[in-house]
Amino acid sequence: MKQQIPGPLVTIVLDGVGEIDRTEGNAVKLAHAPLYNHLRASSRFTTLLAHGKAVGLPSDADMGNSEVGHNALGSGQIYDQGAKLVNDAIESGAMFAGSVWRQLVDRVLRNDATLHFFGLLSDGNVHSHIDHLIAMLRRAASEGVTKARVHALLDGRDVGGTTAQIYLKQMEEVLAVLSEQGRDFRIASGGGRMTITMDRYEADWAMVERGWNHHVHGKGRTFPSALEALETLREETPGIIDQNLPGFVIADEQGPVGPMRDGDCVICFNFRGDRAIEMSRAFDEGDSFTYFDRGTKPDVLYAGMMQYDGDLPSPDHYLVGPPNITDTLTEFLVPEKVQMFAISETQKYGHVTYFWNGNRSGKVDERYETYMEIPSDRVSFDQRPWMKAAEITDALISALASGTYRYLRVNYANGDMVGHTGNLDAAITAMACLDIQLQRLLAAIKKANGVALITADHGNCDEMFELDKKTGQPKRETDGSIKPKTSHTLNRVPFIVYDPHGHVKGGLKDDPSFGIANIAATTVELLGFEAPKRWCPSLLV
Ligand SMILES: O=C(O)[C@@H](CO)OP(=O)(O)O
Ligand SMILES: [Mn+2]
Ligand SMILES: [Mn+2]
Repeated sequence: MKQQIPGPLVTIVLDGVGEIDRTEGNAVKLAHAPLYNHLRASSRFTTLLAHGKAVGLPSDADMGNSEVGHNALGSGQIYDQGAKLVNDAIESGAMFAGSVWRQLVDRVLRNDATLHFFGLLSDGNVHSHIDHLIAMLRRAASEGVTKARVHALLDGRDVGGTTAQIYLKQMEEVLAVLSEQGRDFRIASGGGRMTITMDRYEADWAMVERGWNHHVHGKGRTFPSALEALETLREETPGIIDQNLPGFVIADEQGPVGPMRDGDCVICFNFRGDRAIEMSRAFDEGDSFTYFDRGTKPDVLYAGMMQYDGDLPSPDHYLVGPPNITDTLTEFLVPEKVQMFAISETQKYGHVTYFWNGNRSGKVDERYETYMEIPSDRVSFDQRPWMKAAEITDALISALASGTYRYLRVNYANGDMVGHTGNLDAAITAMACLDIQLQRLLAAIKKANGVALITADHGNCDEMFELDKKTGQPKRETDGSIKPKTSHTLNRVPFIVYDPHGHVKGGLKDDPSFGIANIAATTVELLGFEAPKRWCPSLLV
């Protein structure tokens, strides 16, 4: 129902805070969070889908993630996303018929050179899928490529915390088969995704530099094989989860097996953009690149699985076209001259700007948009579970007090970033910290005569234990301790309307098929507009 609230409207995204009845291992329920519990008990509380097909992923077995979640939140629509687009391009053969694939393979054949692949080696399907890599390796072999190298980033964040051996073994088997008939396909380097290569939003370029030295120059601690590297590195740091493992280089008697050379080609097989952009820039950019010293940069042709940033644009070459997200919430509100404010800390800043606006890094219109980034700490977030929630709240309170903005949006990273560490105690603290900041923020919204919509982009800290699918009980390590879960969840997410002055008319529709893509229409209705027909319908009765 179209209605116009008199004060500001604030969308609060509690990143990684899902909803499930189970209390065990659920930081949301275990935390001292009196305000959040009070809000959940209100009549304008419901839960929404935030995973699988409801956010454009191939199947309902796919957990949600920030990219697809914020795309859905910010566009009010469901688009086929990277994972689905790549599956389709491989299945239909369109990827291999495309000009970029041809250029890459032809160049390798012409130069008698090596085809390199780097990316996240798992079936997490958030940034990548190992099946995509395997399909490309097989195709390259069938087209005559004789030398390929895989630079394998270990996951432990979108899949079980210590599962790297599963994917490494699978990869070694595939490479061994492909290496028959005179081919030479091998793993050349690797490391934990939170240690090398996969930084995002320029939070820590040193990660990318470490990745560059391992993958490109073959510089790093050497091991005879990736599985031996994994075993040794785990022994050296008991309890370490895969995402935090240091980098490694594979070497034989002649030295590192896969430094990149002039004439080679390189494919990043991640489909998701945020953590692929910095490395893409390191490959593509000329002397203007100043983030770290790349040493002698080999003359390689580089391609991404997808275009990771449509505005830079980056990379120059990519295999699959991006989803073309149009008619976003911001594009709708700009012509209506609605002043907007968007804020988060570095780790989620691009989520609430770039992903929110349909993968656009520039503003739609400077005159109506203010963005604010609070620099994130550079630590493992179980060491600082409060993160920058207080500083973000300070800035939001000022923005509300200024009276300038009619629509504000914020992402609090705590539930997700602390959830990914697998540390339940820290996640409980994260939720308690969030509750205190929500108390401050909602008081300011009340003072400004406003309304808040509180939601999440997907679950994470709502399930901090790995559960046995059959018994539903927590899985145990060999020493009897509970196995921590570091990945997102498949759970629904909260949707709460905070309306202290009773401005909002009507209740919430009760439709279990509604997801987070239904929030945009709700937002514009509360701002006094009719939502575009192509958006998912509003949640207001
Ligand atoms: O950290 C990340 O890159 C992903 C998990 O792979 O999390 P999110 O989607 O919440 O950003
Ligand atoms: Mn998220
Ligand atoms: Mn996450």
